[in-house]
Amino acid sequence: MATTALHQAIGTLYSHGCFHQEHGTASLRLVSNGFRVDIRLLRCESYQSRKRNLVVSQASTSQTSVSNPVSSPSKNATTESRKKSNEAALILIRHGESLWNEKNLFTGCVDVPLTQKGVEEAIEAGKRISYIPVDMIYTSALIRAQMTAMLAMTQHRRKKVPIVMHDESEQAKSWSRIHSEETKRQCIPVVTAWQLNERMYGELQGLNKQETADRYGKEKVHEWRRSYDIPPPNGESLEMCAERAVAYFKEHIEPQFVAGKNVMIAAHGNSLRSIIMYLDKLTSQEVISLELSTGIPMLYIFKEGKFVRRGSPAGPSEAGVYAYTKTLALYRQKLDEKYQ
Ligand SMILES: O=C(O)[C@@H](CO)OP(=O)(O)O
Repeated sequence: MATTALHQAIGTLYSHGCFHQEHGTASLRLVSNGFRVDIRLLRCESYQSRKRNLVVSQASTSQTSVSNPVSSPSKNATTESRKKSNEAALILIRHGESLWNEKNLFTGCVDVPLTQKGVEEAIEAGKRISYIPVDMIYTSALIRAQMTAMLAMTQHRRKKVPIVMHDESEQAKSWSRIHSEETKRQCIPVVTAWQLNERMYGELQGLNKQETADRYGKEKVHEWRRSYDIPPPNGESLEMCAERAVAYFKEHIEPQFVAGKNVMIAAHGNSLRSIIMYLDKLTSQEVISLELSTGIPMLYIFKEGKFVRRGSPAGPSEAGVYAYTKTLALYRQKLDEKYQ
């Protein structure tokens, strides 16, 4: 059975043209009879020599359960158009303003909620992406990212219900089971992952940014905040943050695009900077000047094994010509017809 699944997977990768890419990553996950089959083309030197990594491993229960409550999207028009175009959307949102952003404090992994302004930013972000399909949501384990994802989804035209997955124990999983297939189809699974958390800011957490600059010097603090490989005292550098955030993205999120799913990630300034660095192939010099505003959604399209940045949907009521592919325009039209 695993061999059949493996052959199907290879066939799908070939049909997506994934073995012919010079850059980028292609991966596919199939779950069959308790086996998880991961087929991955690595984005590295060996990629150019067409090195293929095949991993067949026993499925972990948490992996398989993530997709369990996902609606079978084959019933809606989006999937029909997706099948034709083989494209999927990726929305990245940095959380709205938090109470410590407002106070100008280093936050890192301290779990601080949104301010009223942050709540409004998240709702505004939701308006901007209200016509972009979302089948899966990933957030960090921190409340500011989770609030942002949930508030944004209150604005979505499709009106599916985001449901937080609880895979922390068999009991949590069983107690949160949904017993109606139709209801499951109207839900969007929300997966929370600590790997998407903000970089851990070490001994700077809770300190005022201006006072820290006054004490250690502006340049030193800028180096701690924006350099790629210099960590703040006892904290994570961007490079260290990327090791867990990008690894999580490659292992858990990328396979969703290959399966045709549209994904939203609500996370943080630095975990998203590291993911954008990977998606846009930025150098460690280029990433220094990458700044992300709170609550502004960014859109990528995954097509033929590559991520293409489409900018940010322009405004709450405008599609923004650059942001909409034909498939997205069709999705918007269907939503308008259905929910007018
Ligand atoms: O304090 C933090 O956790 C981050 C994000 O707010 O700050 P910085 O912009 O300095 O990386």
